[in-house]
Amino acid sequence: MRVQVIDHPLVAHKVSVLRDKNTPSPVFRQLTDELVTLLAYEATREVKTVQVEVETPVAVTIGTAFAKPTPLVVPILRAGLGMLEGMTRLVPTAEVGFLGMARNEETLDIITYAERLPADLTGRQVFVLDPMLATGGTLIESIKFLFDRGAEDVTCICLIAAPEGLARLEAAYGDNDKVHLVLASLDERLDENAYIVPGLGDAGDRLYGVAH
Ligand SMILES: O=P(O)(O)OC[C@H]1O[C@H](OP(=O)(O)OP(=O)(O)O)[C@H](O)[C@@H]1O
Ligand SMILES: O=c1cc[nH]c(=O)[nH]1
Ligand SMILES: [Mg+2]
Repeated sequence: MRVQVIDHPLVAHKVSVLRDKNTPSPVFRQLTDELVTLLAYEATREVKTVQVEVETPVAVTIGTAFAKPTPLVVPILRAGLGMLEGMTRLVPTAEVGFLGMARNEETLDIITYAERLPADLTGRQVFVLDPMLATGGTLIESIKFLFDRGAEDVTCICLIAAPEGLARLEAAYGDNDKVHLVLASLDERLDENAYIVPGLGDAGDRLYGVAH
């Protein structure tokens, strides 16, 4: 598994504003969108391409296009939905599949309540979007789901991760070179409720309002 924490002032600035508890939802959504585009630049470095002929007004040259099958982007509902548009703006030919997962805040078990994905992912490069990697339960479940369907490789774009979740992910996929994780920040720890410290609170609630 390859882990990249993007060390860039633009990313650091946007994450800082995102963390601020006084940042309202519309700004939070905008920053989430902008951060994805910055992280996606690195996350898509290994996307498969083919050479194509391009005719410029001056000459014929060789250009680059995404290979087929086209990449699949999978936002993990709810919070991952806030990252979708920023990603598809950069990879407009990507297809989109959905996984709805929620963490039971008492047991921390993961409930998969929605799934809308191609039945066969053989040969597909998959990009998973979820802003928070806390205990790692959600991401481990998602990656397993995608490999079970035949995904060729899985790149996860997360905004903030906890060391505890990263360690669980390493234990599950550490020697799998088909898993790639791109982060904006690796934070200090989890608190007693398994929230990331300092984190930004509940990403889904901050994007869309308190769920229950
Ligand atoms: O690493 P974990 O401990 O599994 O926690 C991370 C998950 O928690 C959040 O989702 P949540 O369950 O709050 O659902 P939501 O997006 O609907 O708010 C977050 O978006 C991740 O999916
Ligand atoms: O800090 C956390 C942990 C899990 N889910 C969130 O949205 N935030
Ligand atoms: Mg939530």
